[in-house]
Amino acid sequence: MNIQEALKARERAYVPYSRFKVGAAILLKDGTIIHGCNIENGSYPLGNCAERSALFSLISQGYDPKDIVEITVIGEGPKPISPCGGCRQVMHELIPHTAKVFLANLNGDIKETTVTELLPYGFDLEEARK
Ligand SMILES: O=c1ccn([C@H]2C[C@H](O)[C@@H](CO)O2)c(=O)[nH]1
Ligand SMILES: [Zn+2]
Repeated sequence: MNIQEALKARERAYVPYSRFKVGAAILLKDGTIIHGCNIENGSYPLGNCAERSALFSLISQGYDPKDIVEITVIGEGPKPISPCGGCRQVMHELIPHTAKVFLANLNGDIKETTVTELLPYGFDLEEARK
């Protein structure tokens, strides 16, 4: 897992409304790390979570999401951060189901999971069209 990299991303969070900073770090097969932070907006629904920022950045930079080995997400709280439903769906589509997902808080609590565990029965357009 990449706690230090996720913490680095967390420091970049733009959260003037919630003041709740979240960071994500994605590790690729070749060792590349892609960072993501939550970015809020005065038009509240337009804010973006850290996980989605990282995934959208990865694709925007020309990397292949199939090369994702693991993702680490960190936020404050008494338990490891729990990704929102929207991010679970996006992670389900883009992150290989064999990849490791590490959820963490600032106290050193870490939960290891997978995208299918986070979103059982997630929507898959290709599957739906079969
Ligand atoms: O896994 C999570 C959970 C919450 N948030 C963000 C959304 C919002 O900006 C703030 C909570 O209000 O944290 C994330 O980025 N990732
Ligand atoms: Zn989210």
